Amino acid sequence: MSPSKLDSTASFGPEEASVSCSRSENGSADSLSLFHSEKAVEELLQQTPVAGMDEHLMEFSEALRTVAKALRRAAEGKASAQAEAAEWKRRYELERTRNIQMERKARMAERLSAEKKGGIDCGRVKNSDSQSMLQNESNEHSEKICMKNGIWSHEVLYDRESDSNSNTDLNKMTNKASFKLSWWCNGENGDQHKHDIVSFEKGDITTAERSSKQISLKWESDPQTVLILTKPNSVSVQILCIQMVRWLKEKKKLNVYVEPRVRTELLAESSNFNYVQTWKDDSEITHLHMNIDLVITLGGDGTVLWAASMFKGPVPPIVPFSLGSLGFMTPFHSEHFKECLDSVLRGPISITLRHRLLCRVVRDAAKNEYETEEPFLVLNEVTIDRGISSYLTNLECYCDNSFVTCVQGDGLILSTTSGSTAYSLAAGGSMVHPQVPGILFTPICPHSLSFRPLILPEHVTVRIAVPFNSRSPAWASFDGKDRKLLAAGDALLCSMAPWPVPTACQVDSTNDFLRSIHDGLHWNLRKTQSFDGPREI
Ligand SMILES: NC(=O)c1ccc[n+]([C@@H]2O[C@H](COP(=O)([O-])OP(=O)(O)OC[C@H]3O[C@@H](n4cnc5c(N)ncnc54)[C@H](O)[C@@H]3O)[C@@H](O)[C@H]2O)c1
Ligand SMILES: Nc1ncnc2c1ncn2[C@@H]1O[C@H](COP(=O)(O)OP(=O)(O)OP(=O)(O)O)[C@@H](O)[C@H]1O
Repeated sequence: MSPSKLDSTASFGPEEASVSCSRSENGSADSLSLFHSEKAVEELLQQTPVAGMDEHLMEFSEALRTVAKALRRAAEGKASAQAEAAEWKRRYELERTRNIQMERKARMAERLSAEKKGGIDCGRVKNSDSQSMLQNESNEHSEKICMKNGIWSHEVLYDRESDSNSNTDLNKMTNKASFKLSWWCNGENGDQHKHDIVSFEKGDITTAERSSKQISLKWESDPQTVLILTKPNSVSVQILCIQMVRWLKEKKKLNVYVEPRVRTELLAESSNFNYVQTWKDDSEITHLHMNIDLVITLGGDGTVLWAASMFKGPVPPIVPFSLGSLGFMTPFHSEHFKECLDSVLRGPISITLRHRLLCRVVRDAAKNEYETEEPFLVLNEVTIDRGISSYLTNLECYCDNSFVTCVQGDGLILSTTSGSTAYSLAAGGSMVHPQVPGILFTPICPHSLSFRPLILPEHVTVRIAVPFNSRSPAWASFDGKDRKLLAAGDALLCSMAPWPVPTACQVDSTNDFLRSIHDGLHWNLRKTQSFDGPREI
């Protein structure tokens, strides 16, 4: 190779050449780009024949080595600074949440004692002031008891006082039914929430009760408001919806909410349906969880995903009726809807708390990791793929700042355990019981023989970054929707969300899960071997 050849970019892809150029232009090198610059220098050195080179070439090669070293140090420095900043940010957010909660408690206690002095009726009350009063009282009560008994529906996740000022019609609706969650003990409906208890007595470490037991939901006051969500463009769904709305209103005396589209369909059927309520604009959807006691879905798994996506915070219990082709998350049969709903409204019911993932896109242009766009909550998975590009995706994956691997293939799926039977399964991931907390890390068509899927613990934050030397951008999609372009330098952060999706079970979590993989996938279906034939003596 002649010295002049060394200056050319012939041994590099065009993108690498352009990346180095843009980096020197903006002068602000990211740790990943630095890493790749170093890699590029190393590659260049390796490709340069040493024999027969003149002195200048040797000097040049030495200079490149020095540059490579400097780049590596800069990359390491930046990575550790980022990790430190992330840790401080996490501590700050924890502290802030704690302060908000303390303030809220103090305010509630004050208000409650003032109201108690005035003598209040603790029954089910109609106006919004009294409603929050009732909720506050239950909150105080629940805070005392939830330590012992489990999760309570009255956990207030943000300041309702300020919220009620901005709220619209939805606040004037009826109250939300109160319920209690408890963990089954020895197959019985127990009254105690058993945490993992780690004991360190006398140097011996033991764990006692496991927390992941079947969860049971018991209403403490009758549910009054039901939201029905339906799969669009299905005649069978429309017919069932009409029957269900009538039955819920006439026989159960419940308030019924539907989406604006469905209300129009119902009114086209009969003007008698004008009691059915809806919302006027999407901003009202953010307050739905405060008023809806129960969500009913009529459709397939996609309708359950749709229902979950409507609740960006806490989600009311969902009763999913199966009107799709598979139905991994839809255990209820529409033919028996009256019996099913009777038993759900009466309670107690077994529920599956389905974990969700909180996903945030961080742009290269952002000043820090926390300057993000609107986050997405997914019940199944977030997929990062190559979109319409015919190039391999190149994705750098980190788990809590530890480098995991580089995905070179069609893409990567970060899935919940509920989503383990969906796209992740098709890409070779394991099927996991939905109550197992964890994040599935499943590559899509990796161009390597040894890339097996992983399951990561629930507490980690996964970061998927598109490196600067990637030949094409990547695309992120959330439960198969809302595609977002990830350009070179952009990243996706993914961690467990604090708001799970409670779905009612036909029998219990395990029975429903096993039934769904047997019925839906014909899992391990094989004719039993006949008794007659050769035997071991
Ligand atoms: N190759 C694949 O298997 C593939 C490809 C793209 C998307 N998907 C899945 O489709 C989901 C979106 O579903 P949709 O209904 O809006 O789109 P859709 O109407 O295209 O349905 C996709 C299929 O996935 C099934 N599905 C959805 N969630 C499931 C789950 N948790 N367990 C088992 N099966 C499940 C649905 O029942 C449906 O049959 C995505 O979240 C993704 O998991 C799968
Ligand atoms: N209320 C809704 N509004 C808008 N879109 C919806 C609604 N409910 C469901 N969808 C969308 O309709 C699509 C199909 O829904 P769903 O999966 O429930 O039915 P299906 O495809 O017939 O069932 P299966 O997936 O079991 O074959 C999904 O992509 C889902 O996001």
